[in-house]
Amino acid sequence: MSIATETLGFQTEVKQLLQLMIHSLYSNKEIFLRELISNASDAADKLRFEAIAKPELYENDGELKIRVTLDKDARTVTIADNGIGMSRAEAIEHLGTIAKSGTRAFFDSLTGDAKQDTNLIGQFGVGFYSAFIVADKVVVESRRAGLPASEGVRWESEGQGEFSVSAIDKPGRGTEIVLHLKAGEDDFLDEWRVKSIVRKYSDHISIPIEMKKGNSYGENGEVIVSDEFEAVNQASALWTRSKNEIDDEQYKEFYKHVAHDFTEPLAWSHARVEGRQEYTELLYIPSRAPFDLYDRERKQGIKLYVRRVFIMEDAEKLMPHYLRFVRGVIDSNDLPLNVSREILQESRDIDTIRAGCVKKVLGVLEDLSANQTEKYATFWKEFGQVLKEGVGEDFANKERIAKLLRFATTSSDEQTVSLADYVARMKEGQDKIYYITADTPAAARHSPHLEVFRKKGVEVLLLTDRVDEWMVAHLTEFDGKALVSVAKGALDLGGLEDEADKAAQQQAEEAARPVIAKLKEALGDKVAEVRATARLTDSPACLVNPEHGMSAHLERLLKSAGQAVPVSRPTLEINPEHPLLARLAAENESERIGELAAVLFDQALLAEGGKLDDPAGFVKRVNALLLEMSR
Ligand SMILES: Nc1ncnc2c1ncn2[C@@H]1O[C@H](COP(=O)(O)OP(=O)(O)OP(=O)(O)O)[C@@H](O)[C@H]1O
Repeated sequence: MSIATETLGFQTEVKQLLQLMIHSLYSNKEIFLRELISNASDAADKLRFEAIAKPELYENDGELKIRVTLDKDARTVTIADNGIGMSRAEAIEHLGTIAKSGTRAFFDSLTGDAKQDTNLIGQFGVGFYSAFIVADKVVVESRRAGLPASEGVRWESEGQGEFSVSAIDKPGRGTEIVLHLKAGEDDFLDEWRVKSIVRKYSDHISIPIEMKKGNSYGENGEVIVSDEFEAVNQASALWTRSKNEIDDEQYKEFYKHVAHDFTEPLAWSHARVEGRQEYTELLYIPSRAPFDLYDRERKQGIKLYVRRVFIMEDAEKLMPHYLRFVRGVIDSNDLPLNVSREILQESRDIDTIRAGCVKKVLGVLEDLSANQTEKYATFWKEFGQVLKEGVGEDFANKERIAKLLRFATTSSDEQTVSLADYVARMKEGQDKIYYITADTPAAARHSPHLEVFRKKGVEVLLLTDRVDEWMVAHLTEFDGKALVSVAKGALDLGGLEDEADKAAQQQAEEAARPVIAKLKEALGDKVAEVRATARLTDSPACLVNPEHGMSAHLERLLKSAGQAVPVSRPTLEINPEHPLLARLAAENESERIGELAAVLFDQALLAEGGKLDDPAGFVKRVNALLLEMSR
């Protein structure tokens, strides 16, 4: 029983994509060939994979290939493959919708700026729909491997709002895509031109891409029209070739194919590894983060092959989460062909391969950071926050990752300072690496906690990325030096503290005793303690959390993520030298002391980015003080 022709509407996102693509990719029309050839090659990969368990799918036609034919009279370009093919239902689903996760986010990220959107589209992968850049009608005929010839499908569309599908007989398995060229696109009927495009973009495709042989001349000068086909590409998987046979352009082209990213990669690693496991890896560091870098659902990234047969695309088993931006291919010589996700999960062999590949990637990053500072800065801007996750995630490589980190500090606005740089610049007597965490660079930079460090000329790391709290929880030391928060615990200047500091501290404590008593009484259980500090030079007071407790910043992060946070009481540290404290010391009326104490506490909380319990009360008190001043 065959179903008659049905006409269906494209998913809204497809319509949007078609519109965008037709208008913004006009300068790079030829990429449609790359996209369609890439799909055909994927279809061959899928067939090879399914045929491991079901060899009958080859239907006695095991020579996988792609054919590109040009018909000048009909003005068509046809791309045909004998890969896995599509059933009717698959054609409807795959050629009418965009199934990718993050599609919405992608559309939201478009700017309307043609140049930038072209890049974004490249990143998203326009794939099949790119046919409509040059064609005003596309006809797809396909049959899925294993289905009878009578269950072929014809899909047809003019790229507007809808497409139609009907049943056809299709003896040969696979997919044939016929592009009816738009007026003015006759360039793509030129044999020589198309061959050169195929070579330019698709040379690395591992199966032959065949085109008609050029005409030749007979003995009497007559034109001999050839019916034979010949491969126009090298037809060997790029990663299997030896390094010195591959130039940079070819590496970059292959990157577009595996990563679906039009931009140039920053760097790559290509190696044949021998040892407990034999495998080839070709791994790339992109130059730009994909829009779904933080999408936990994203599974793509690394393609696993076993002896040149594509097995699966998976990110998690082949690369740790903190290297999820890496793209490329791993081709194992030893894994069984029938390896499944479940087997991978348990496989020690895959662990070995993964560990080896992580080392390669870290090696590439180390090389960039040492020799190509500008590229490394790009890398850091795009992926630094993700790499920081590695400090807690990859114990074995923690040291190497720590060396790759870059920070903003009190002497550098940009995240360019390595921990090694920091250590090299440490003051005499300094034995710790100091940092502060805050919501924003400005909040960090102006925190009262930094005052004494500024006075002593000691550099402090400014940590303002969301992942930083998590990172410092795992990175407790570097090069034998403890990482210490300047906002937690009592001020610990270690070897930086001199006799004068100690004496000053003691004196301050003595002098501050009466005022501390007043504050304690006024603030009650809002604070765990009140104490004098040498931490402050300009500010009257600041809040500190217990040394082993959460930082106030982390508390806020957790609260904003909706998590229950144990109530912790901060310690109020005061600067007895400050006029406000002197004022408080001189005050004897308990109501006034209460008001002043409340203002002191609230402004300390505000200064470190905290939220007031009673903002209106604070404003009222400050206004009262201002009025008093102006009297
Ligand atoms: N030649 C083909 N043979 C079999 N299936 C195909 C072929 N071309 C496309 N498809 C199917 O249509 C789907 C959509 O193709 P499309 O190129 O739009 O996206 P994609 O290939 O999934 O993503 P990308 O373009 O980013 O690689 C493919 O995933 C595949 O299932």
